[in-house]
Amino acid sequence: MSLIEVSHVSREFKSFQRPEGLKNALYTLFKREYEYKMAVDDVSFSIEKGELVGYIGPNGAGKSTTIKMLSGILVPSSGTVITGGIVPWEQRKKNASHIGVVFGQRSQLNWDLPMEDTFELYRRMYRIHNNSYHRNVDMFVELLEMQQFLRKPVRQLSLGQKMRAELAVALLHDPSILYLDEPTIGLDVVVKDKIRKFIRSLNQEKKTTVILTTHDMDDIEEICNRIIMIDHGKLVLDQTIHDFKIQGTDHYYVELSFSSNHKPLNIPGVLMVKEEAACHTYQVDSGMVSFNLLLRLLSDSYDVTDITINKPEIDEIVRRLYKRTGEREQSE
Ligand SMILES: Nc1ncnc2c1ncn2[C@@H]1O[C@H](COP(=O)(O)OP(=O)(O)OP(=O)(O)O)[C@@H](O)[C@H]1O
Repeated sequence: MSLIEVSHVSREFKSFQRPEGLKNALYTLFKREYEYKMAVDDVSFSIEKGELVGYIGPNGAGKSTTIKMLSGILVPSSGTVITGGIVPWEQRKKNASHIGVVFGQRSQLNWDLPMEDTFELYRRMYRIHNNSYHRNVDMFVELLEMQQFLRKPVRQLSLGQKMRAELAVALLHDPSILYLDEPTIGLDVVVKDKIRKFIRSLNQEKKTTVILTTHDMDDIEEICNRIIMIDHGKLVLDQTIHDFKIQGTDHYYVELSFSSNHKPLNIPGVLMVKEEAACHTYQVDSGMVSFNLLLRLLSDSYDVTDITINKPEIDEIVRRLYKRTGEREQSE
C-alpha cells in the first residue's frame, strides 16, 4: 500500500448566498438561498514514501481543500483517504504524529515565546525522545541558519525567519509526511533558496514525503520530482517533472552563435525571439522542425559556431495550461 492513497475524493461546500438590496436581504430572514460548490471533484492519486510532489492549479482550483482533507482538517463529502495506514480525520492523534503541516498564511507558533522555548514546548507536546529532539534541533538550527534569532520572541522575527521557524517546528517530531501550503509566499530570493535547499536535504536525509502547493514554479522546479495539477476541482495532470517538461511543450528554443553579424534564419516554424550581435535565439515549432532536421538545415546553409538547445521552463508550460483553462472558462 502507498503512503498516501486518495480514492475518488470529493468535497462540496454549501454557502449562504447574500442577495443584493434591502428587500431581498429581509426576505432571506425567512427563506435562505444557498450556493453549492464542488471544490474537489472525484480526485484519485497515490503517493509513495519519499516522493516530492507539487500540487498545483489556478486560484480556487481546490488545492487547499485537498490538503486539508489529506491532513485530516476537513472530511470529504465522498471518497476515501488513507495516509500512513489510517483515515486522517478518524484517528486525529495518530495522524498528528506522522504529519507536519506548514500553511504559509497561518502560524502555529506562539508569538510571545522565543524559538528555544517553542522547541521545548513541542518536545513535551509530542513526547519526543531526548536523542531525536536534540539531533533535530541541531540539524534544523544549522540548516535553516536559526542561531541568531533563537532567543528573540517570535513576534520580533522577520517573515523569512518566522517561516524557517514554522518549518523547524512542523518537523521536530520526525513526521513521515510534510504538507506545505505556499511555504515561500512573500519571501525574498535568498530565504526562498534556503528553504528549498532545506526541504531537499530533509527529503534525502529522512525520506520525508513532501506535498507542496504553490504558485511559485521555481518551488516546483527546485523541490519536486512529480507534479499533480487540479483545475475546477478535477485532477487534470499527474506526471514526473521530466515527462511534464517533455510532453507539456510543442516547441523548444535554440540559441545560435555565428562567426559575425548574421541575418535572421528563414525557415518555416522557426521564429526569432531575440537578436544580439552575432547571437540569435529562436523558438522552434517541434512538430514542424525536429532538432535533427534543424541541425541538417543549419549545417547545409548557415555558418553557425555554437548551438544551445533549451526546453521551455515549467513556468511557461504552466502559464499556457492555466491560460487554456481560463479561455475555456470564458467560452462556457
Ligand atoms: N469553507 C468554504 N466554504 C465555501 N466555499 C469554499 C470554502 N473553502 C473553499 N471554498 C471554495 O472552494 C473552491 C476551492 O478552494 P481552495 O481554497 O481549495 O482553492 P485553492 O486551489 O487552494 O485556491 P488558491 O490558489 O486561491 O488558494 C473555491 O471556489 C473556494 O471559494
